[in-house]
Parts: sequence; C-alpha cells; structure tokens
Amino acid sequence: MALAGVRVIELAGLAPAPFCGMILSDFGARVIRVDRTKVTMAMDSLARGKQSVALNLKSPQGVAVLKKLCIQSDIVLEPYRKGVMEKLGLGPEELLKENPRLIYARLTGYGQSGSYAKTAGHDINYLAMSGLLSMLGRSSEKPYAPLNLVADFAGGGLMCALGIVLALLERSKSGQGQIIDASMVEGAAYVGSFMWKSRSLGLWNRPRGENMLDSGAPFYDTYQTSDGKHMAVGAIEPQFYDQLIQGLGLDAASLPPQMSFSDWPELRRTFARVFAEKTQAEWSRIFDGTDACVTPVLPLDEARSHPHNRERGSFLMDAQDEVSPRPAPVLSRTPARPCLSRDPVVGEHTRSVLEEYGFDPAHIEQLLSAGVVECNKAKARL
Ligand SMILES: C[C@H](CCC[C@H](C)C(=O)SCCNC(=O)CCNC(=O)[C@H](O)C(C)(C)COP(=O)(O)OP(=O)(O)OC[C@H]1O[C@@H](n2cnc3c(N)ncnc32)[C@H](O)[C@@H]1OP(=O)(O)O)[C@H]1CC[C@H]2[C@@H]3[C@H](O)C[C@@H]4C[C@H](O)CC[C@]4(C)[C@H]3C[C@H](O)[C@]12C
Repeated sequence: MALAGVRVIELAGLAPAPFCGMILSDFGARVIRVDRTKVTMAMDSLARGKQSVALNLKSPQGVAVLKKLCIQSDIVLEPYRKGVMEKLGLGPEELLKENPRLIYARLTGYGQSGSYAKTAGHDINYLAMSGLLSMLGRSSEKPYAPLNLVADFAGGGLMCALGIVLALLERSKSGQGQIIDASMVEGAAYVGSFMWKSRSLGLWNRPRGENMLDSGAPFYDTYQTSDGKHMAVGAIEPQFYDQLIQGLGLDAASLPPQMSFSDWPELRRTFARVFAEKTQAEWSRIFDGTDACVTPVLPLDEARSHPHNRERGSFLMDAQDEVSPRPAPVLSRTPARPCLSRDPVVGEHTRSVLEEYGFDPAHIEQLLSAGVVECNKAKARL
C-alpha cells in the first residue's frame, strides 16, 4: 500500500483528526491512537485499522512516554486547541529537535495564529468563517450547514491528510520534516475555491438559493415522487436538459427557455407536478441509462445496495457487520486495503506498542501501577 512503513501517532480527537488518521491507515500507514485513561467508551467511530494506547498526559511520565513514541514516528497528528501541546512540553520545536524528520500535523479550527486561534468551535463555526455557509441554503431561508461535511471532513481531515502526504513526498527529497498548520476555516474555504473564483462568471450574483447550483434552478434540484421519495436533477447542459424534458414527457415548445431566470419558479412548479405523478422506482426506470442527469436520492442502505455501487464494490462490510464506504480513490497498483477487523478498544495495544517502541517490561509495569498507562482487553460479544 502507498503508505506502508509510515508510523503515525494520532492524539484522540473528535471527528476531523480521526478521519485523517483513518485515511492514512486505509492507505497502509501504521496509526497508533493515543487515548486518555479511564475512558469508558471510545468516541472514535473512525478507528479503522488503528491501534490504541491509553496514556495519562496529565502526568510528567505520561508526557515522557508520548515524547518517546513521537520521536520514533514519522507523523504526529494533534487536534487540540492552540498551545495545549506546548504546555505539555510536546510542541513541534521540542519534538523536531529530537526528530528532524518528523511531520507534525496540527488540525484546528482557526489555525495556529490570528485572534481566534485559541477559541473553541465546531464545523458550523468554521464553515461560517470560511464564507461558504452564507451561500448554503434555500431561497428566503436561513443559512444551512450540510451536516459537518465541509469543514470537519473535506476542509479538515481530508485536507490535513493531503498536507501530510505532501510533506512525506517532500521529505523523501529533503530528508526533513515540517509543521502542518491545517485550519478548517482555510481548508473549507479552499474546498470552496470554485465559488470564490467563479464569481466573475456571474454564477452567484443572485441571492442565496436563487442561483444555478444552489437549488435556484429548477433543473438543479430535488423533487418529491408519488411515494414520498425524491429524485435529484442536475440537467445543466442543453443536450442533457433536452433529455430531462423528454423523460418527463413534457413538450419543449410549450415551456419557457431553460435559462430564463424569471420563468424558473413556473418551470419548477411544472417539474414538481410531473415528478409527483410517479414513484421513485418508476422515474429511475425512465431515466436509468439516459444522459438526463436524473438519479434517485438514495438513503445510505440503498446507496450501498444500488447495482452500480455493488458492481464497483463501493461499500464494504467489516467484522462487526458495519457497512461503510471503501477508501477512495482507487489506486491501480497500490490500492488501499482497509482493515476489516473490529475497532480497537481504548488501551488495547498499550503494552505491545510500548514494547515495540523500546520500553522494557519493568518500566511498563511501573507505568501501569502508577496509572500513567492503561491496558484494556476487548470484552467478548455475547
Ligand atoms: C460526534 C460528536 C462530535 C461532533 C464533531 C463536531 C461537529 C466538530 O466540529 S469536531 C471539530 C472540533 N474542533 C476541533 O477539533 C478544532 C481543534 N480543537 C479545539 O479547538 C478543541 O480541542 C475543542 C474546542 C474541540 C475542545 O476543547 P477542549 O477545551 O475540550 O480541549 P482542548 O483545549 O483542545 O484541550 C485538550 C485537553 O485535554 C488534555 N488531554 C488530551 N489528551 C489527554 C490525555 N491522553 N490524558 C490527559 N489529558 C489529555 C490536554 O492536555 C488538554 O488539557 P488542558 O485543557 O488542561 O490544556 C461528539 C461530540 C460529543 C460526543 C458525545 C459525548 O462525548 C458523550 C458520549 C461519550 C461516549 O464516550 C460516546 C458517546 C457520546 C454520546 C459522544 C458521541 C459523539 O462522539 C459526540 C456526540
């Protein structure tokens, strides 16, 4: 796999850093998640392929253990508020001094500088600060955050993984590590580059929800079907729009022109009325195999079982019978081989990892009895 041999220390976080760690793990990196001690339940649902070490960083010995793990690794991924790692004596300066090849990835909301750097926040705040949230939502409604996809995952975890891979590539030439300042505000804004750079084309001149790609256009929207489900319509180009009209059984000559903004409300009413006449399955049969750019809006389970996704094996099932997307993209020679066994229990690999990183058995026993580290076993499933 592409990242085979790369060792990652991931400090346990909420959502973006776990996703970043899972991407690295899916593509072959060895990811050790450092959890707190005395945790009753793991919060990380993105733990595929990771190992867990439970370590109390509120003790100087715990800090020393983490330092030893970090300086023998390729990557440290930390998701804390600015200054937390420095306060522990584990800032990038200290660690890079001991391991100049280390890639030190800092995944935060607001980045390592600026007046918001130490402020708490979540996806919706970062999305708001990126400018993008102001563009998301239906006409005459308030801005609407699309789950926590854009800042946490696209602009956060994924962008940080890109930074790490770029730093690894650069290190293969220079032999040097570096610090990655991954701000979710900036990552989200960067994901939104098209919105910024296409403003001159007039694509976003109208109020929110009234533009071509923000559900303003009747040919780029969803419609309810007679069974209460929905179809997604993305028929932008004229040749595809013609196929949409044909599939809907409408007479093009009696409709207003596709790009007549003032006629969009009327056209939307017409499409809505027609879509409401048939079930989702009926519309799918009509549009399947055409270029009308009309697809069913699938719930997660149906997405998994849709013939196209089944044919490609787009989803996988793990040993816990949990279904999730397979890693993307698919590399022809060195594809990801995601781990299918169960997720780690917090502290499950403490002993084996410490042994591997050069701690002798007596030292491990001492750390255990002092409560600095914790070893836990998976409970048998009844
Ligand atoms: C799924 C839910 C998560 C939703 C994601 C949400 C929408 C997001 O947007 S995530 C993005 C959040 N932002 C960032 O990550 C930006 C960078 N980070 C930060 O800004 C901050 O870390 C922070 C704001 C996110 C949190 O601030 P906080 O003050 O808490 O922490 P920090 O200042 O960073 O400092 C960390 C301190 O911790 C110390 N530390 C660290 N490691 C250790 C260690 N090993 N040992 C000892 N101490 C340690 C460190 O030293 C710092 O200490 P100091 O402060 O003294 O310096 C989920 C959200 C809630 C979840 C549910 C909930 O938890 C209850 C259940 C729990 C159960 O286990 C599982 C089920 C739950 C229902 C759970 C379910 C989900 O996971 C949630 C709903």
